[in-house]
Amino acid sequence: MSNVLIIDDDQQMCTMLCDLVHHMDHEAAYAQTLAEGLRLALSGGFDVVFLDVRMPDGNGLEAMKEILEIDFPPEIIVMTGMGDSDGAERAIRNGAWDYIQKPLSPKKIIQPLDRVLQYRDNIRTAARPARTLKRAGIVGNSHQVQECLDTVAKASQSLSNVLITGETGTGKELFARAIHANSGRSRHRFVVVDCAALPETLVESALFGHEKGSFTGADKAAEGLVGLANGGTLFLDEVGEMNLNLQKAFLRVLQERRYRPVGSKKEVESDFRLVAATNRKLSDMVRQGLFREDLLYRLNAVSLTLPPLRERLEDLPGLVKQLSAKVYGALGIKPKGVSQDFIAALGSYHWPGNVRELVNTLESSISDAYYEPELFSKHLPEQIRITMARSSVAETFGDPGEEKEVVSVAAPADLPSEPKPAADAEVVSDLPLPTYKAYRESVLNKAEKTYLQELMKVTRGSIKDACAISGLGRTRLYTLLKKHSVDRMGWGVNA
Ligand SMILES: Nc1ncnc2c1ncn2[C@@H]1O[C@H](COP(=O)(O)OP(=O)(O)OP(=O)(O)O)[C@@H](O)[C@H]1O
Repeated sequence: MSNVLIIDDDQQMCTMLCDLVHHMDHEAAYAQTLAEGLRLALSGGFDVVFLDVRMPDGNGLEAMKEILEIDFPPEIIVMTGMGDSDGAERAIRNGAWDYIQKPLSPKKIIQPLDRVLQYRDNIRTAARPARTLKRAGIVGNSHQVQECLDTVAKASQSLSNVLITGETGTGKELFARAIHANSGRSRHRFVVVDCAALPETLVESALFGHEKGSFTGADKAAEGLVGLANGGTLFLDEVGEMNLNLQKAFLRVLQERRYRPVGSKKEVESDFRLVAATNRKLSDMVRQGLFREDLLYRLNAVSLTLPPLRERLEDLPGLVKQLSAKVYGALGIKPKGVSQDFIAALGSYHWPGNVRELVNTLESSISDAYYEPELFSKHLPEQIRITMARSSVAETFGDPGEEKEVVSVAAPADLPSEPKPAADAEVVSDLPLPTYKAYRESVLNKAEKTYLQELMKVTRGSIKDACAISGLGRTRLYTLLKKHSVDRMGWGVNA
């Protein structure tokens, strides 16, 4: 996969070229001013730049020298006006790979792009030293995870905006952190903006900061999240929850990397790298008029789609091993064995809440097996066991002609797979009683989750009704739903 930058002031041209590049399975970003195009190109990581000659803020040919001076510069394909033979000659003299004459057609673009990318592939494999990627806590060796890690490696070497999509709990924030940790910005901040939890009345001040006295309660000036991300990475989580006004304001910040704090007369700059994440289908939201198409194009220069856990069950043993080690550490207890029965049961569940649900499941199973040396399927939370039982009954009595894919999942090699012959009484006396805090937390967690599931069932996922019944504020409710992987979409609500 390669990265292509389009510098052209014509919005339609940019989206047409981006679509074409995406269609060829490469990533594309665009800029509509020369200044922004230069900034992106100089940040590195692009293989090809399509450069228009006539830009509103200068002549494209004059920017070529600067672009070609960076380490491992991209190849430049100049787009000249009809019959501009001087422009074509200057382009080649200045070091362009090729030039194409407008008006453009897909054929005119695909051929030179294919050739230049083939050339780049050759020199990349010959010249680039392999880099070791910091996994930053990402567990999994399935080919799906490997492909995602390849994209992380690529994205961390460029400044392009990245859009991470995937179901809830698939690790979007974890992968965003990995991009930051592997980038040249890792010594600066990674700032998280949870767009679902931004309080509507204070959204501008939270993002852009404010001057002293700019509103009641602003007794001192404060920097916003965008300013805090200067030099680092800004992570827009749940970007699909941004309202249209905020989308408009944010688009401008993305284009100019400048913004005005509330109550201030001056604009300030912030040089941040943007990573956004969502579990919603933004292209559908664009069609429904709920998300700006131009913002989607900006966000989606590099796209990373995380696979649901049910599609990479071979990662389960590794995940169980690493995630449960954290639980044992937090509880201060000895690691337990993991039976084949436990792993096989995990493998037969569909994991709507993905890895977050697995983390919660392990915490709950370990608490349940507190005095026992090994985890079995009977230690799984009741809700999961009921779902598994229902689906196995449905399979038994379902369509006999329907073939079901059988997934077998092996237990981790270094975890004992057979129960140890130990008398229960001996085991009980060996293990310490949990601390009051740990015990209380595990009970409270279970109670909170049950309540939220009931709440979503009763209100059919309506946040408004759920707030009215529970007395919780929207922000708190969203935070709790996320914490317990309770998906409001599962209860009949419209997306
Ligand atoms: N591949 C993985 N390896 C290890 N832990 C993971 C992996 N994927 C997710 N996790 C863990 O699962 C939990 C949820 O991850 P994260 O918050 O990144 O998901 P998300 O996709 O951003 O969720 P949401 O859409 O609900 O915000 C975290 O505890 C994270 O550490």
